[in-house]
Amino acid sequence: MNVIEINRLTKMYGKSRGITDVSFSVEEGEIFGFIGPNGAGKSTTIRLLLSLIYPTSGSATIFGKDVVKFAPEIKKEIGYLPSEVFYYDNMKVIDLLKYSASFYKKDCTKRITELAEVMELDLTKKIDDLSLGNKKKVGIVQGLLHEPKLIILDEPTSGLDPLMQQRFFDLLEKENQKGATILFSSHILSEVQRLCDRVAIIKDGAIVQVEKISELKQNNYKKFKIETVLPLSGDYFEMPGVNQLEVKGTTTSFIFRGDINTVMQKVSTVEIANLWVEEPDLEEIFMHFYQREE
Ligand SMILES: Nc1ncnc2c1ncn2[C@@H]1O[C@H](COP(=O)(O)OP(=O)(O)OP(=O)(O)O)[C@@H](O)[C@H]1O
Repeated sequence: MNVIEINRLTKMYGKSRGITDVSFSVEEGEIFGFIGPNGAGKSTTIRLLLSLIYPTSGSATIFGKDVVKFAPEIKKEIGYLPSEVFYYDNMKVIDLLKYSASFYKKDCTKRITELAEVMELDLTKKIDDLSLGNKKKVGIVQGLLHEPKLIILDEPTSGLDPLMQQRFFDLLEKENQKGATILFSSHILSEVQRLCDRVAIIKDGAIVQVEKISELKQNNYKKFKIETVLPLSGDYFEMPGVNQLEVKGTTTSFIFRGDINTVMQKVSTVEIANLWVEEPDLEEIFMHFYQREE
């Protein structure tokens, strides 16, 4: 079953583009990554899902229900962490969290204490006195305190130190094991590689690719670095499947996707000093998606 289904969602901010024709779905129980550079349209998509803004065209459903028509009902089952958190600074952390919990028909007191302990958040402090990272933790606890079936996180780790990021990821994995579906946006690719089952890649407001992390990595991408005895012309390895071609003196490097024999045939016609063929990391594979249309 799909927990989220997005169907040709478009959002224009006046004349400027938010997102265009975005479609993808997130299955129940998945940890789904939403990846793209700044301004690509991640927050816009997420805000549309939460009905904080409304689409210009297209539609989306969560738990099979239209996100605009059933917004209040759906929101009770969602934990949302916005990319930027704003609070009434004068409140104490515990008061804010109790206030948030009052919107749900369950006692969240124990859960708040547990989450605060894991995230090392001092509940007695005034929000005003918290650092940016600690404010982020308040948002995390706020998003998870009602044990939502769907967790939507917009750039959740910005501001958290590496130890807290780790704690937070462990927390998300636990929630996922208990049955929560998770959608989270990021421009940090290594996060996605570790945590997610599938990813959607967004660029300039449009989805470039939706793929399983395991398939992305097994997609026969190879990273070539070739050192030749004599310098090659800049376009010697320009051929279908070659990306990010770089020639520096006698060293040529590129990412290749396709039948490796075609590269090897070209390699065999020049005198080689050294050759490396490696698995590219996800960052390098994503660069390919980012650059494809340029
Ligand atoms: N309220 C707004 N008014 C006008 N344009 C907007 C508004 N919000 C977003 N945009 C534009 O929509 C596009 C997508 O922005 P969005 O914030 O969704 O991207 P993002 O992928 O979340 O990036 P970031 O990681 O920087 O938040 C950008 O070009 C942005 O300038």
